[in-house]
Amino acid sequence: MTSAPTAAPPAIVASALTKTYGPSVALAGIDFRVAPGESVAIMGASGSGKTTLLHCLAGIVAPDSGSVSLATATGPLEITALDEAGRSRLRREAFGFVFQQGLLLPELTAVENVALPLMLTGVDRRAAEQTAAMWLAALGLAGYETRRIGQLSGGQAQRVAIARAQTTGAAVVFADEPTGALDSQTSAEVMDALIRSTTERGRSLVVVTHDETVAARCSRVLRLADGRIVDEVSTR
Ligand SMILES: Nc1ncnc2c1ncn2[C@@H]1O[C@H](COP(=O)(O)OP(=O)(O)OP(=O)(O)O)[C@@H](O)[C@H]1O
Repeated sequence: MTSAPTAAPPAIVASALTKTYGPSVALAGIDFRVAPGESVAIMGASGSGKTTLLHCLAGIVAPDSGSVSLATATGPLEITALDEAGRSRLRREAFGFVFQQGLLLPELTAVENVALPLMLTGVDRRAAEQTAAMWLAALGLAGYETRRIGQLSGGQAQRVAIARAQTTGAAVVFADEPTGALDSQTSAEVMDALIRSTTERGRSLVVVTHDETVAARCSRVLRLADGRIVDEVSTR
């Protein structure tokens, strides 16, 4: 008798990542892993390689050498071995993204913005908007479904961006300065919403930030300098 397969926990493992841009060494050999349910902050001075690391982990940029693999229910999937079409599909289906300016579509309503990634994976509009409304409610935005993005505050718009990153059930959410445009009170609220909505479901969060108070809310903080990890602290 065969037992039912157990789903492998989603996690990313990166080994010996390097990336140069002409004379600039962005990544000089980085080993990184993120466990399910973990939130990791990546800090470091401007130019230390934070965004490049995030982009290599998420399959946006191909490293010059090294590997990145995503644990899936059917075993590890080597992201660095995929072609651009494969990486693009993985980004749509397995990853969620939150950027400093939410990159929401201003001509769409909140619920349409959040439903869009699901519709791109083939879910019909009605079902996608139902899921989107559920995520908006989970992020404290019930009643805001039909507002256009320009009719929301910065913090509300960022929560729409977080809802959008969650709808496809992303294994890993990547965030690059997600609170960079917000005041400190709103930043704390948005960060808590981002961490809670991601890690409560056993998903992983990787966030690039310059803000120590944002980083302190994560379960681990990495510091980069000149493309290397120079410090790593678990906060709990
Ligand atoms: N597309 C690119 N073309 C050329 N050089 C690049 C490119 N992207 C990054 N770099 C260089 O790689 C290095 C690391 O850049 P990266 O954006 O990863 O740093 P960062 O730590 O995220 O910086 P910041 O905090 O200023 O956003 C820098 O020297 C940068 O100039």
